[in-house]
Amino acid sequence: MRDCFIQKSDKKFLLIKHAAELVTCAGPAPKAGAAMAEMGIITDGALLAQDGKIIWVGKTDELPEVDQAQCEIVDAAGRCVLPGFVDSHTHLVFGGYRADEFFWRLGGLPYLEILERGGGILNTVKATRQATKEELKALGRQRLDAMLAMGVTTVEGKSGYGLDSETELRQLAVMDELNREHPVDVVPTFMGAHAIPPDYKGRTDEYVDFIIDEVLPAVAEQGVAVFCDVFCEKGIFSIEQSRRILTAAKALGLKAKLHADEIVSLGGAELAAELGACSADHLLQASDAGISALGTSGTVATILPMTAFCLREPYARARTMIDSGTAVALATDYNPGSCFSHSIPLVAALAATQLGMTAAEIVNALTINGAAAVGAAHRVGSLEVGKEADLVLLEYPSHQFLVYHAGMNIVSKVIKHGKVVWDKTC
Ligand SMILES: N=CN[C@@H](CCC(=O)O)C(=O)O
Ligand SMILES: [Fe+3]
Ligand SMILES: [Zn+2]
Repeated sequence: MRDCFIQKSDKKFLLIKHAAELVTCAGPAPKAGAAMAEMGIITDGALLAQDGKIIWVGKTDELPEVDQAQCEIVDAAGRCVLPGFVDSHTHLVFGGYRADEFFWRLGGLPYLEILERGGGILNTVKATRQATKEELKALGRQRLDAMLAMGVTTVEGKSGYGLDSETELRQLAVMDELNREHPVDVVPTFMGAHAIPPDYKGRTDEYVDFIIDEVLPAVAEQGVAVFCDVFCEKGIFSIEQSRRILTAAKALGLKAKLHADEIVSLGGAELAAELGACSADHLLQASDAGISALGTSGTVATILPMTAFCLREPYARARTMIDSGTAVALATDYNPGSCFSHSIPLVAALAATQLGMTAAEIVNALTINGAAAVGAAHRVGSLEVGKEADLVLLEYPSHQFLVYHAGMNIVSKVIKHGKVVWDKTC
């Protein structure tokens, strides 16, 4: 690990003061519709944390008395302070790369056709099955380091590049260990239903039975996943197959997520709402009925604009979603196929220029609503008393720079659980 990641302070308190803007994102979570415009900005803001938890937030000149000798003091003058980013949709543990495929797609070959021909996700499955746990873990650690440097303090990660018990459990075990060892919190999702493995080709129902009867119970017994996700898509898993898997997962205590209406409008958004899923993700082709179902059910709509950008597909209708009262989260979808990028700055820039989201909506979508999408909004995602002191300092005085400084990483410091874990000047 580079020096920048090493925590040197052993102080009991963290004291941030004189933040040009302290953006709290406080309030009930997730923020839906018009509430996404509210960021709770405190100018000349300050924050006090004790043993990693926030104990006070307010104006610098109203700071309570505290023994400064016991504080790690961060002067945030000229800086914007935000909650740590929550990247609520990634596939970060995988072996191999698929650079060729990116260029085939630019040449006109569709994403689903590459998969149908045995490439795409199935290529990553081959490489991931061959990788040892140590190899996967080393790759995962490097990726988490790079995410942390962009201000990510909590990340969701999916299995789904094993499609057999052994490799799926290996991916989840890697995430579990990384979660314990790395400053970034990793929320693990079981996604055995990501594609149909070659030995089950043409027998999707039997593969669904295998997931339900053999893999899911092992995942639940080992306690290595919080969520279960399914790639509900034409030619992959149907609505009915997705419903069966997620219903079985919920019965075993896992929470539901769904890759919904990414390439074809199948009714995935409606299914996510019906199942009370924590989030429905992608949604490029979500119907009007699907969007209104999400608004009613309180399911977070997780939008992944870099995937649309890389696949050259039309963007999800985030504006319609927010205007009709839905809670929208933004995430990277970091994976080796459809979106090989963990760039929070590019997500923010695309959200503003292509999705028509305001800077305030983008900030909430990357923090408190991302936290809600991974079932962690009671712990992270906003700067409120009782929550983890997970925060990001920008090099600039306003949250607007996150969008305006297009595609640039302007994070100057990252604080996790009250400790500085990354500093650009190191
Ligand atoms: N769409 C399905 N799953 C991933 C892509 C995985 C891959 O291509 O390796 C996604 O979210 O975009
Ligand atoms: Fe994805
Ligand atoms: Zn995904």
